[in-house]
Amino acid sequence: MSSQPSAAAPAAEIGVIGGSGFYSFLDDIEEVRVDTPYGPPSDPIAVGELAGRRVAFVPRHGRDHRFPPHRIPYRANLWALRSLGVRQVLAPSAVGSLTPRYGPGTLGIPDQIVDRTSGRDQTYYEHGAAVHVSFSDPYCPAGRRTAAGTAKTAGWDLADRGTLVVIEGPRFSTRAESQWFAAQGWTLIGMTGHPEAVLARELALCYTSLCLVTDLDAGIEEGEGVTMDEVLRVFGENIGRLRTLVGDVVKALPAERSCPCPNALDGMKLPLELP
Ligand SMILES: CSC[C@H]1O[C@H](OP(=O)(O)O)[C@H](O)[C@@H]1O
Ligand SMILES: Nc1ncnc2[nH]cnc12
Repeated sequence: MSSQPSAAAPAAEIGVIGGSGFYSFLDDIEEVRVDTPYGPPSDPIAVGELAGRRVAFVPRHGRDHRFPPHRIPYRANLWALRSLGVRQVLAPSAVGSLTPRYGPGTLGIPDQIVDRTSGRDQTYYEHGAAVHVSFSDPYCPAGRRTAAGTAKTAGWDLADRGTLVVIEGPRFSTRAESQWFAAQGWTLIGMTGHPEAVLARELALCYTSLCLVTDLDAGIEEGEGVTMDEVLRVFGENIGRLRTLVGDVVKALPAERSCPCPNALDGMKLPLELP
């Protein structure tokens, strides 16, 4: 099994991983089938260009949303992006809000993550040597800064920091769970931010989460509680401006990385060769 794209595959520097409702990006693309030691990614990778920046896109659930959050091939997606040359990843995602301060349509750029998932493959380093990456600051500071500045300029309601709690799903939270998460001071809730962020760190990639709030989670809102239809409807209402924002962030990302992310694996004995 090959872990590299063919020699003819187009290269990209920036990766975008689309979430629920975000199944395509860029018009003029070339589709690349990349196999990886972890199986195929969610879909062929779409490679194109935006304002001179080469971009690779993959929808994490697949373009027909066939992968539920606990079955997404997270390792294959990030490995495939890196094997095309990607070093900076933008990760749009639909999330719930755990505070009435952030209503539907708010953009959250979390700076912390709490993992409440279970049983997901969350590391590349399983045999041959122990690798323990630092994860105190799970997101790329330069990517977050760029995204926040771009969103502010574009007039978004913005939460430029916050803690994203990632639940196992696929069910939504009970009211009691949701109230408990909120009581911890956590502000956003989703199902895919982990292990995506840590796998990116294990590949020394920059990773920035762009969270579109689609709903107030069950503990915050009176009434029925959140539904998948509500999430997809609100996401659909915002997808145009979110696509524009992601494009603007792509254009604004620094070409040279001066953040700590490229050094995430310095001094470590890696049991496998990164693509
Ligand atoms: C479509 S309802 C719940 C679903 O939406 C979010 O997906 P993503 O993070 O990929 O935008 C959430 O994490 C769940 O997977
Ligand atoms: N309330 C919520 N809980 C978990 N994941 C979500 N994705 C969108 N809204 C969500």
